[in-house]
Amino acid sequence: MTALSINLNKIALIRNSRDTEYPSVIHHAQRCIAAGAHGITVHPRPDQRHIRADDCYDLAKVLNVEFNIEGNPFAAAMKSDRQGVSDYPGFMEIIRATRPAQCTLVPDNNDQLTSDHGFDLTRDGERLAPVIAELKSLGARVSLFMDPVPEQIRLAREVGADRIELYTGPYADAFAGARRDEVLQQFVVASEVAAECELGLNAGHDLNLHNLALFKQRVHHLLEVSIGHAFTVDAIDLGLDRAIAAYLERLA
Ligand SMILES: CC(=O)[C@@H](O)[C@H](O)COP(=O)(O)O
Ligand SMILES: NCC(=O)COP(=O)(O)O
Repeated sequence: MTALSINLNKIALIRNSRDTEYPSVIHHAQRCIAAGAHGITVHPRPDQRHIRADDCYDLAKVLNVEFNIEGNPFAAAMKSDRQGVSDYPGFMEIIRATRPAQCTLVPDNNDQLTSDHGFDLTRDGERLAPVIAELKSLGARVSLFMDPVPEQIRLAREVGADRIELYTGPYADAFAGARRDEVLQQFVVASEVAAECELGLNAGHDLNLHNLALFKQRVHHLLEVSIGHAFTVDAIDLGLDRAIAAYLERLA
């Protein structure tokens, strides 16, 4: 079975567009779980443009499903620019306080619009290894956000990762074009390399109701997908329950 983890970043983005608590991240987490989601994912970025540290603390108190927190482990503390909003304490501080089931480490810098590449472990592997060890000592399963590059995936095992999350942006970009099968094959090969290295396999970024079924059909050993951006719009179009059901149907 491939688990569906719903990313709530965009619920928080809508909330932050006004000084209110509506929509509630907690309420939508509970609604997604009640509708059948297997997990909840959030990505607290240092500028807290959407998910804030306080959201992570609140979710950790109430979730009864897998909680996956994504972020750059080297992201330092940052002062909040909003009155009444706590400062961003640093990614590792959030993890120490919340102890999530899974941490997905992502090499984003603070001014990126969104996540758009995986780790270069030839450069970052040495300094990631002790971070991974600490996260595992906190009880977290550690996943590394990776491009579908075999030699990079082999290094993920060496630095102690439990899983990798394949960055599926390039697949989503190619999906409607002539290069779809060529790009998809890169992910098929990457999934086999991950299996050879005894790395669990997650995937995410720009997956949606159009491109998910083919990815699931062709990329084996897929343990989890995390989906937020497209899901949020689908929930508006279809209703939250029907949107969750539609994603689960494509993962069956
Ligand atoms: C790591 C990844 O691909 C996404 O989970 C990321 O959380 C998207 O971030 P935004 O929602 O800020 O675009
Ligand atoms: N790790 C991917 C994720 O959590 C959500 O990505 P997206 O569906 O918002 O692009």
